[in-house]
Amino acid sequence: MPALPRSGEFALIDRHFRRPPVSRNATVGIGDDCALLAPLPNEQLAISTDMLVAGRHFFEDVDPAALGHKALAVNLSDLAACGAQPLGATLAIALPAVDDAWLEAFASGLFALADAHACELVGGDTTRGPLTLSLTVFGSVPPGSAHLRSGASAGDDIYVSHAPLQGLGDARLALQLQQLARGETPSAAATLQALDTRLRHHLLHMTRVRLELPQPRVALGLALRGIASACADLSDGLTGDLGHILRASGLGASLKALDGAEGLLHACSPALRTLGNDFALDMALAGGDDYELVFTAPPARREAVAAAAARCGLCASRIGRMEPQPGLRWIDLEGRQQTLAAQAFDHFA
Ligand SMILES: Nc1ncnc2c1ncn2[C@@H]1O[C@H](COP(=O)(O)OP(=O)(O)O)[C@@H](O)[C@H]1O
Ligand SMILES: Cc1ncc(C[n+]2csc(CCOP(=O)(O)OP(=O)(O)O)c2C)c(N)n1
Ligand SMILES: [Mg+2]
Repeated sequence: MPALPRSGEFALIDRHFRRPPVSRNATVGIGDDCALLAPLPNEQLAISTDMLVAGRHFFEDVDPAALGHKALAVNLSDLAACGAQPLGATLAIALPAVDDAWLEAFASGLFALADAHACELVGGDTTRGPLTLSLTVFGSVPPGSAHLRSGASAGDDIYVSHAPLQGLGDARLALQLQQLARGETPSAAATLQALDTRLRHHLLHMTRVRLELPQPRVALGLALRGIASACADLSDGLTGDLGHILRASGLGASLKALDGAEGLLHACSPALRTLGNDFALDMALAGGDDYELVFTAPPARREAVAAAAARCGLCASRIGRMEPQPGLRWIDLEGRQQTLAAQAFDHFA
């Protein structure tokens, strides 16, 4: 008997999103009413959802392979923050029209990152509408091992992750350079407009991978199990995301610009620092789209933190300390103390 023909929507799913199983995590994947995931024995499921909307989270004309990567990366970044091992993901996608070349590139970027983390695409939903991607990721973590935002203690060190020669604020710089080139007026427009066009191009070249191809710090999240006392990923910007840890832990913190081996300037890239240390620190504090981990650990665990980061080929820059007094204090490059207001990305501010 000939197979029933597949209509547009289901043929699209078959063409671009249905693949042979790549792991044993899912016993039923794409094609049924529900996927069936097999959680690891005696572990808890870690679940997180992040949505990306065209024009709000990404430029509509961005490279579709990079978009596929980023849509999954920002979700895996939440599993990384919790210290969970990825198991699988679902993808809900609204498309204005069917563009097979675009979908093929999008799926290639998404599956390359999914395969790198053995995170199987087990289902989703497809509809016509303004370009929107909503992914849910499922991970596994032993009971009691997940890093929560509420676990920090006064006296704990505060760290941010980053790759060597990359850092916080790079993604924000890349975003603002592109906004400027598109005729928008981002917050740093005046500084950026004063730069030579070739320097602007060079800086965008150096930083746009941080905006478009963030690397979720899954391995570091796992390596920090039993070491970090609290952790969050950096999506909205350091002051805002660290603020979640302060609130949840009922504490305050002091951050330092630079003090020997300590300070946020250690987490700024050489590219960003060519624009001046004060500018770099502003970009790093308000950030956005960094997808690094901000975490706390007791001072007795400094060597363990450094070893965990080194095993992952990353740096963990120590940027400050948790304190009993509420609020976020900032010790600037001249050693002056200031109070920092959260200047994080907020969809409804
Ligand atoms: N529409 C919603 N319904 C229920 N919970 C939500 C909704 N939006 C966000 N949350 C929850 O609120 C918390 C904060 O969300 P969010 O800032 O998006 O987290 P993150 O920065 O880790 O992605 C999370 O626990 C998230 O699951
Ligand atoms: C075209 C475009 N405009 C603006 C931004 C900046 N931006 C958009 S959303 C966002 C914060 C992160 O998104 P959110 O939905 O808050 O992620 P969550 O905190 O839920 O993980 C930032 C910095 C961008 N990446 N692209
Ligand atoms: Mg979210």
